[in-house]
Amino acid sequence: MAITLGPNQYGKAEVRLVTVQREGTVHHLKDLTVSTSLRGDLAATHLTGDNADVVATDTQKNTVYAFAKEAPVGEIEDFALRLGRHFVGSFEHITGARILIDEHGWNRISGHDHAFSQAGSEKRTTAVTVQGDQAWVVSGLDDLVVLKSTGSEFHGFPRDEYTTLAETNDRILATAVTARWRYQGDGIDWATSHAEVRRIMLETFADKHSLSLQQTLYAMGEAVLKEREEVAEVRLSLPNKHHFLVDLSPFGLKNDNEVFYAADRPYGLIEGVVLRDDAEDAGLAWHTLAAF
Ligand SMILES: O=c1[nH]c(=O)c2[nH]c(=O)[nH]c2[nH]1
Repeated sequence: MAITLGPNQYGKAEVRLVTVQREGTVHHLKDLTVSTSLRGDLAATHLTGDNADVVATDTQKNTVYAFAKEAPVGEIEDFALRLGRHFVGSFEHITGARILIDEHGWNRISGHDHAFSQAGSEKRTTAVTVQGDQAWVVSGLDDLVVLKSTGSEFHGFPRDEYTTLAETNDRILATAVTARWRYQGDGIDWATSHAEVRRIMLETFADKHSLSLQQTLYAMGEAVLKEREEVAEVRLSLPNKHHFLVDLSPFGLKNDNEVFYAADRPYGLIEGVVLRDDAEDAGLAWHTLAAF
């Protein structure tokens, strides 16, 4: 029997970075959580504890902070590319880097130059993979909570001895969108693209009459791919945030689709990928270490 070292990566997870950029008296805030992972020829430290090629995770964290000072952070995709290329370009044994950044939104308090309120639970995300001189960018958003109070049906599903769900042609449809989209091509305006993908998903959720959350998922991904040629592929994870009609009959009242119980669990979880057939190859874009 032979035992060998399999795929591995290491880095600093969840570096919390807040920057204040001053433009006269007007301040601009960035609130990021940055995770770095480095890959390469790292057998020595695993097998013998020889750390000659191990860029300390503490150094990785410091690099994040120093880079934030040396140049404006800018869009998270650009910041991640800068970091990834730095690590791969600076250390011979480091051949790959994966940089994950979540951006937490703050809204300016109206009329104030340097006061903000947190935007809520939604986050903008990116995952940049650098391998040699190649790079892949997968951006997205987490926890974009949406609800429509009509325009959603669910019926026609099989019924067996365990089926109790009533068919409905008018229900609440609510979800918290987790989306990841893979970019292709060059010269992408990250901020505009993110805003447009988000807008298209929201409009499609609102406009598309839904016969299932699965149909809505596909429609959202399809609309993004039709309008944004820089997007090669969209992955969506949509929890079905069930709103159950409350039985008001014990009180002699009829519930005309007005009074709901919002259950937090269990929830249906609808997930899927929408692709274009002429997309650039995904390369290492989605690559993760399965065991991590
Ligand atoms: O849109 C839905 N898809 C399902 O697969 C499903 N299953 C369920 O119980 N309710 C729903 N709603």
